[in-house]
Amino acid sequence: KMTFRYPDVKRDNTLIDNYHGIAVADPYRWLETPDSEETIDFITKQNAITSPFINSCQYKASINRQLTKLWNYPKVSPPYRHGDKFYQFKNSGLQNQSVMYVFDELNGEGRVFLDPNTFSEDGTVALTHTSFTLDGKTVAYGVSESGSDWIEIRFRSTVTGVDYPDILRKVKYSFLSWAHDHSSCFYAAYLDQEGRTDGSETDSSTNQKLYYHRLGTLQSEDIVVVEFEDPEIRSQTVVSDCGGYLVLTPVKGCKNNLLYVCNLKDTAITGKLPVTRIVTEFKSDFEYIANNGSKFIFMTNHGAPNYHIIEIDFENHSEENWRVIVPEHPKDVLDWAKPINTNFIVTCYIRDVKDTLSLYAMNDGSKFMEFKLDVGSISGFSGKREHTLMFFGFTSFLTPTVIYIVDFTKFPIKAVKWYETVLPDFDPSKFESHQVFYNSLDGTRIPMFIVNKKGLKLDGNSPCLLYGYGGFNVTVGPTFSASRIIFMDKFDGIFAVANIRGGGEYGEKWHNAGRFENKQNVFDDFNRAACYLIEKKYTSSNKLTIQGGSNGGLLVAACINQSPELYGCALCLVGVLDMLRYHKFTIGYAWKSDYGCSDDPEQFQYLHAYSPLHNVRKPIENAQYPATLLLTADHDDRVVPLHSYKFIAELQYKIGRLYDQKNPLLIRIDTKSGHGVGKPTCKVIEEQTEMLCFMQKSLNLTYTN
Ligand SMILES: O=C(NCC(=O)N1CCC[C@H]1C(=O)O)OCc1ccccc1
Repeated sequence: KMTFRYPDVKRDNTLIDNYHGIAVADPYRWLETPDSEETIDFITKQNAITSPFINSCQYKASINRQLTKLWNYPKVSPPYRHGDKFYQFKNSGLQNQSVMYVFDELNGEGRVFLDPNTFSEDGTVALTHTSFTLDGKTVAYGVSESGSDWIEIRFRSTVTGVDYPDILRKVKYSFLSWAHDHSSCFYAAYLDQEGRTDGSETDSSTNQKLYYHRLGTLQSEDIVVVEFEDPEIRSQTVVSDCGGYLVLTPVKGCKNNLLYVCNLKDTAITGKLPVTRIVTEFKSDFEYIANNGSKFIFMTNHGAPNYHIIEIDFENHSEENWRVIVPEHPKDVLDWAKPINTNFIVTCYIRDVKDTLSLYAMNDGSKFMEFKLDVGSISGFSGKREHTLMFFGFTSFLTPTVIYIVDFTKFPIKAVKWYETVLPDFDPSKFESHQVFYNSLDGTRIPMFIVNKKGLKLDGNSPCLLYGYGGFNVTVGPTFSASRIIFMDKFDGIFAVANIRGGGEYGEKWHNAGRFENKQNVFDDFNRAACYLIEKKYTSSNKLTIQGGSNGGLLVAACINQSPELYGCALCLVGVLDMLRYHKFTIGYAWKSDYGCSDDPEQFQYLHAYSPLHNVRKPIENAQYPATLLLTADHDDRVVPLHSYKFIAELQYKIGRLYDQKNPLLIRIDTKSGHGVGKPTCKVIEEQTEMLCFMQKSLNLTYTN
């Protein structure tokens, strides 16, 4: 295999930090300055060795053509009703951004309402949020550039299709909620943040404030209605369905929130809002579902790690008066719950990583029915409390989205197929998927989905792509992916998803088992998934690729540090890789709720023990690191690219020059691109193509077109 001449990268051995008496070097600290000459030079030199390697894949053009062809199928959202019209997001197949259509009748001819593809030539400006007034006459929409989390909010009349002059800037990590006067709204922003706010900056965004905006006025006239002493608290606000209350669920990290409420009925908004504090400690999650007057219904894990539905009467809100409506299920996890058809609650429960959809009576929590679904995930929902129609999307490994409609005016109540995605060149009957359970290091049973072409020979010779995430209460359910189909179809590959701890698959206990000092469980679970696939002869180490993004990038990087010889290839996307400094940039401080923080002596100990940047070590004799590709982008302000810059520099320095290291250690740095949200189709296809090429080249995979 080709050995690499990696770029000479400055290593500043004078930079030593002191963490609670322990000296820790940080030789690539200078890479934390995104727009310095030397960082820009670093980026250029790294891309200059990565591109030729990827382009040397002889099948690149064919892979790109096959992937583009398979990708080119119509993608649609469920229809959403606002006022007397329906709206639907559609992508004809290869459009860079989905287009928002409006329909006067549900099955009538739609027309373009808002086409984000007109916002830029290269498709890098995305529509990331929409929020309609109750009467449906105005929509607020959020626009993001180059994949940044920063959004600009604009307003469009659904009557004329023309924008209002209002623009709200410096909005991030926000939810826009309309008052029921259809002309004023609440949103959160960082108006005091200095310097660049285009997503290429790394500054920490703190002191988010809640503002009140009246349509037709300037943002400079907006009123600060709520702010917090603690700079790390974000607002998270919703106006109740009845319009009478503002429900605030302030959040500090990515877990647990407070619960405040403000009575809007007889409140003239001229300044800070008088809020009633219902929950004043960060101990549980609360999510608003509905209310009947002062009786509010929430989904919460308060006293229920698998979540349940409770009622709190705001007129009598002390905890002993809280009432359970839908009790916690002993095994299944309540993922979300919404009001529908006035007196029903529709729920999505996760049962062994498969979604189920049910209806409960709002008044007494009795279960009314469960919809019959295949193995898969609910991938979208549309319907409001006062509606008698609801829609939901369903998807699985071998099923691109199917949309179902439920009409509550017809009996018996059932889900009817309303739209089915048809792929011209894809025959799902050629493939199969199944779920296995394997033992992790400590004996915990871990679920894993395995998907492959039928007729697979279990001789250990199949290439395998193993995916994981493992954090933040996120459940990785079955979803459809064109690039994974290409991998299975054209490379005879096996695709596997390990539902490792830290996720939400089995509720709060599963999440807690992968947090703080338990984080090593996550890496062990993933390592054991790889061992299972090898022991059962699905694959072998030199045919095995592990892939993960963001927190999943941390997973991949920690695993190649801990067991480099177990994997043949590693794809680490937008990874969190410097665990001692992650909290200093953009929204990183919010992740302390999963990781802890190096400012704390005990938490420093376990963070330092697995932090990818700080644990790159020479493998055992004759062993080497897998072929490793880090991927990041210059406008990723969720996980700033400096993580990947520093880690690849450390890998190339410590490992890249070892005699036994024949596998490449590379990084792909994209421009006008971010963490993933809003990425244009052309960039997504290019990135997926290049990852498949990296795997093919690194593992010398057979490709049959
Ligand atoms: O930071 C997160 N979420 C956690 C997150 O994005 N993480 C957590 C670790 C790295 C990265 C990831 O895994 O995607 O969300 C911030 C946010 C965005 C939009 C609206 C409200 C709040």
